[in-house]
Amino acid sequence: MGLKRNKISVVGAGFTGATTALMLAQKELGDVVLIDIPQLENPTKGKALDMMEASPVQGFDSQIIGTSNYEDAADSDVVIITAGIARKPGMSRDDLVNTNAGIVKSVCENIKKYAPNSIVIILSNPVDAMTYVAYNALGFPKNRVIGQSGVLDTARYCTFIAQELNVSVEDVRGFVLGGHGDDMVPLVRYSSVGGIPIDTLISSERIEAIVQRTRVGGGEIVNLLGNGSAYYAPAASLVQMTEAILKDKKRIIPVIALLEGEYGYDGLFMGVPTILGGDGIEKIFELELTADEKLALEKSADSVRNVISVVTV
Ligand SMILES: NC(=O)C1=CN([C@@H]2O[C@H](COP(=O)(O)OP(=O)(O)OC[C@H]3O[C@@H](n4cnc5c(N)ncnc54)[C@H](O)[C@@H]3O)[C@@H](O)[C@H]2O)C=CC1
Ligand SMILES: O=C([O-])CC(=O)C(=O)O
Repeated sequence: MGLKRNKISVVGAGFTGATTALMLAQKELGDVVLIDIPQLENPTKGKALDMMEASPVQGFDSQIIGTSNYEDAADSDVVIITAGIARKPGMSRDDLVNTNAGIVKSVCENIKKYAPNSIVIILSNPVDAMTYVAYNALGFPKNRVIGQSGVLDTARYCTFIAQELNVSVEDVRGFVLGGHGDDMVPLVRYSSVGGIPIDTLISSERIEAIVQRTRVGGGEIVNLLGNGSAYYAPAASLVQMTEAILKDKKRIIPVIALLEGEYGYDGLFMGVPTILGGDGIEKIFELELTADEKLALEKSADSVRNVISVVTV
């Protein structure tokens, strides 16, 4: 027996799911199973075949299949959930809650059956609440149920900082704490370029503008697209998380995790800095926060609690 390739299933073959599948294959992180509903089986197969036909040009050997049959996802190492509806201009992520809760729950029942040892990454919105729904439906240990928000929110924040200073994005470090909503908490105190704290380089007014733009970064794209939400940066974020897990990189990445006492919250799912590796969330870092940062986090936690409280599934 030779070595086995990793298997990654992506549920939801829409904008984020399809983009994620292609990016995963381009990085040869494993073979990819792209899953959507039976009514969309042919378009899903078509997307997968189209991607495969890019492989000779781009030189990747990952296999990509499209399906609506969860048996094809059997024994996946990582399952990524992008299934659900996306918001349109004028909507908040929270408006999607009960439609997507039903979808995420049914998807998780299949994952539990066919890929019981997988690590599951949730993207569907409102993602803090959907991670809670997935955790309950899966019954997996908390380290294997991970929501995506912090990589994307941090990526937006770092993009704006790099643009402000006209420096390489590679040298920008920072992260965003809290729920994936308009009151998320970009942590200015922990943000730097090439090790230099940003508040020594950028005025407080400009920093505030960057923080505010980050908070509504998803909405900015929704308004520009007109008929859906962001997918390139979200897909890239999912791929970074998947890579950290499959290569056991132990990267320090903000993700949505179940908090059990950390930051003073118990039973809440919210974005926090973690070590992401082969066991999923291997550690949560608990940082000292100033009174203002604590207040901002409390506001964000309240928003997450409110949306979780209306989940009916
Ligand atoms: N957490 C985050 O940072 C982000 C979250 N999102 C969320 O991700 C979700 C997907 O976004 P897009 O891909 O742009 O939407 P999309 O509409 O392009 O794709 C969603 C796909 O899910 C499929 N689907 C629906 N029910 C399903 C089921 N039961 N099983 C399998 N597939 C099912 C649909 O047929 C569709 O193909 C949305 O809820 C969006 O709000 C998107 C970007 C970032
Ligand atoms: O804004 C949305 O609805 C999609 C999303 O979560 C994001 O792009 O941050």
